[in-house]
Amino acid sequence: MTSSSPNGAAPPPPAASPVDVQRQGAEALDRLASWRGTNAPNRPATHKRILVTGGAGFIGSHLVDRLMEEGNEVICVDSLFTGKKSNIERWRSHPNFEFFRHDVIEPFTAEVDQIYHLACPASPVHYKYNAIRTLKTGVLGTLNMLGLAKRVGATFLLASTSEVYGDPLMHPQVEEYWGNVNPIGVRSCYDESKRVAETMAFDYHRQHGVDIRVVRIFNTYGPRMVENDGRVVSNFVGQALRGQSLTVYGDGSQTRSFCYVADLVDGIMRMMQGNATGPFNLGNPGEFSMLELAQLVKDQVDPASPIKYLPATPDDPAKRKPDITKATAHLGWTPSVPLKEGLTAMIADFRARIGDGVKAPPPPPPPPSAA
Ligand SMILES: O=c1ccn([C@@H]2O[C@H](COP(=O)(O)OP(=O)(O)O[C@H]3OC[C@@H](O)[C@H](O)[C@H]3O)[C@@H](O)[C@H]2O)c(=O)[nH]1
Repeated sequence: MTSSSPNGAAPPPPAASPVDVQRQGAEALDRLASWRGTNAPNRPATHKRILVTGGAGFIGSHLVDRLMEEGNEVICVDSLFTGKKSNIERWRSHPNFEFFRHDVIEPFTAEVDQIYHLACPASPVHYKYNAIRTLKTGVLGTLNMLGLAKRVGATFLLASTSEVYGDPLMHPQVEEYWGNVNPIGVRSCYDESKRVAETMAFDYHRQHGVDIRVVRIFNTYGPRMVENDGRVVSNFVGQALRGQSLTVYGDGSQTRSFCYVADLVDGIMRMMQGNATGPFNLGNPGEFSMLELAQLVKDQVDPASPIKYLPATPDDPAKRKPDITKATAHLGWTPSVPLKEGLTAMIADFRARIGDGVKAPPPPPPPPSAA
């Protein structure tokens, strides 16, 4: 005989015991685990659903191009603080592509297989402009994306930076070097938040088994850099084309290693496809002083461009050069584009966008006199 409630309705099901709840949770997790890495029936097994944060930015948009060309489904998330819609314009109406104007400081959810987490202003001028926001992007943005990776079982790649080494006391920099960062300096909003981002990635890996990849990106240049983003290569090229003086901060003896964007994107994708967590340095080991770089730009644009010396910026690293032994050994990656050649491509792109020898527009004619 079945019992009924006082009003005749069917009785509520018996409350699940804590043991049942635990078992149901475990079963749900098992089901989730069995879905991970599998594809919807209508999607070719080789194609993936991929989230790219910062996908409308300089490096992000080149990565989106490669992922789309391979036939993947790409979700591009970008706040457009430094990214540009024009960088992803060619994919806007493609059925495999979706764009969301969204700041990763706020949570974002999507069922994806892979997350390339690139979102963050990268030019020192941009990241210092709103230091608190840079910190939130590096910390909260990465936390949100790691949470998503954990929930949906996605592989998570963090775009970290050579700036985690600060003003390095070891040269060239190997991944085991812990760095020399001023924790209270004007650059630390970027350096320290990327260091915390690495910490969080490894803690999510250790504690929750999230499949992570961490790359430390050294100075990168190429087409689509914002012409006035304040970074040295874009500044020099833009200045030379406009017939302005090339601004050298300090005495110009500080060094950097410049990697062409196509090489870098190739390294990032190899990292995702491989199975090493890293961190691995990705950069071109060729090392140049800023005066040498200025000369290379002058040689290709205008040998008569003058140089203007300006004060050095605080905490500016004196030298930087990646040791890429690990990336080469584990990913079979070495950059192939020499600086001179990469500059030629970048100069052509800047020329197409800003013209050549563009001078300040002439002042407007005086208003007609009332007389
Ligand atoms: O007009 C300029 C701009 C910059 N510089 C100098 O050129 C050097 C490189 O400066 P950039 O601003 O291009 O880049 P930084 O190396 O300081 O930082 C970069 O490091 C690696 C990446 O993660 C980031 O994109 C960025 O933070 C610095 O010594 C800077 O003082 C100039 O001499 N003139």
